[in-house]
Amino acid sequence: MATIKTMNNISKKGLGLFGPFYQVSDSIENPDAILVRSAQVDTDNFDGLLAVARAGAGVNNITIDKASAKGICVFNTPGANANAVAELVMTVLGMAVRNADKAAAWVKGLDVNDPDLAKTVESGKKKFAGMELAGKTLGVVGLGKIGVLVANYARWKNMRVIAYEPYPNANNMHELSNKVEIADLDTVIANSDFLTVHVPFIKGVTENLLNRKNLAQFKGSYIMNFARGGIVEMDPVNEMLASGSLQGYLCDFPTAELIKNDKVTCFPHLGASTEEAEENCAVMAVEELKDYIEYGCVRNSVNFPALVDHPHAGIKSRVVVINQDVPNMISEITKVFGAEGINIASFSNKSNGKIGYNLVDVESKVDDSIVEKLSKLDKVIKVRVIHF
Ligand SMILES: NC(=O)c1ccc[n+]([C@@H]2O[C@H](COP(=O)([O-])OP(=O)(O)OC[C@H]3O[C@@H](n4cnc5c(N)ncnc54)[C@H](O)[C@@H]3O)[C@@H](O)[C@H]2O)c1
Ligand SMILES: O=C(O)[C@H](O)COP(=O)(O)O
Repeated sequence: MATIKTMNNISKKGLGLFGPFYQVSDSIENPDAILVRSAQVDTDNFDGLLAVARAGAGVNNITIDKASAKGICVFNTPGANANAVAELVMTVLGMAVRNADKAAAWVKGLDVNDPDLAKTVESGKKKFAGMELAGKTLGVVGLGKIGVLVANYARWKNMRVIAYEPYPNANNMHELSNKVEIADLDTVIANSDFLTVHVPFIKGVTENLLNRKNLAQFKGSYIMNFARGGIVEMDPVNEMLASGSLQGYLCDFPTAELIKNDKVTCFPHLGASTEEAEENCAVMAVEELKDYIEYGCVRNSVNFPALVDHPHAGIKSRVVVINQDVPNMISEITKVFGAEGINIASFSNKSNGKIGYNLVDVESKVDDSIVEKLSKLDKVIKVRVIHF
């Protein structure tokens, strides 16, 4: 029986994939794994934790470094909620440039008993005249799963799109419209009518990626942040809004100050909250956790190297060894098996510069004492045996 602690509401479609071998509850104290959305997870608070799956993209709510130090694998679900965010970004931008929310609110406030209602409506509409997206330039910062979709949707609306991406991923680039122009960050900022940011929040790295210095070059009308609050420095944005050089700030991360500002439209961290995205994320996260717990396979981890290698039919034990990524570990690990007279049927290893990950398959039931012997090796972080 494996235990899974849920720390947010997770779609039933995903939870339903855990079979009878799993106990799933939000009240388990020391679970084998955690399934979470945006709740804070300090992995040091859980003894014996094997893994954390983030049903979503951003993992800044999880203590990744602490997890790595203890051999805890952290997963996310790349792309599973990207369309939800991209559609919201384009919807919100479309509403902003047409003053659609303000205009609709004005109509709702009209006196329905006004005998000249139709006239009032017609004469009032000029207050809400807007502009079109077609022909304008959208700057996209970050061409990951969401940034690529936003860029493509903007192209379909006949916008010019310029984008910045320092670490282009081949799969993402293949999805990108070939009409999207790639440029450095300053060029993107300086040439955009609207700017949208889609990078992860990484303290000291993407923190204030849009800041006083580079935003000084922005001549456009709207900045959108549906990524994370800390990515955009707020003091210059507030000053630009106050001076009128910026028409609006559209974001998914409200603060007291933002809510009070009439030129800011805030949403309640709504980007991924569609039935489809919640299901996609939960299904992917549960599949990742099950494959890890049952077979030690790693896909979509943010701190472990990918290694998907299911055991063949004759395998009775799989020993999972997690070590710091230093030279000579494979030889040290295999020596322990040799000294115990255990024949290794298959050995898979992957490393990512920080973590070395090994799956050692044996055609007999190994004694759990191998765990103790392997754990004593210098630089080994965690060992477990999966019996079949
Ligand atoms: N509002 C919401 O509900 C919501 C939903 C999903 C994701 N998000 C946020 O959006 C972010 C992006 O999501 P995604 O699915 O596109 O992730 P992703 O990993 O597919 O894309 C992120 C992109 O940012 C790039 N990047 C990394 N460091 C960078 C840097 N220093 N400068 C510029 N680009 C950098 C990466 O190379 C990658 O291409 C998430 O990390 C999360 O914080 C918010
Ligand atoms: O990073 C993400 O995936 C989003 O911020 C979504 O967060 P949520 O799952 O709490 O809605």
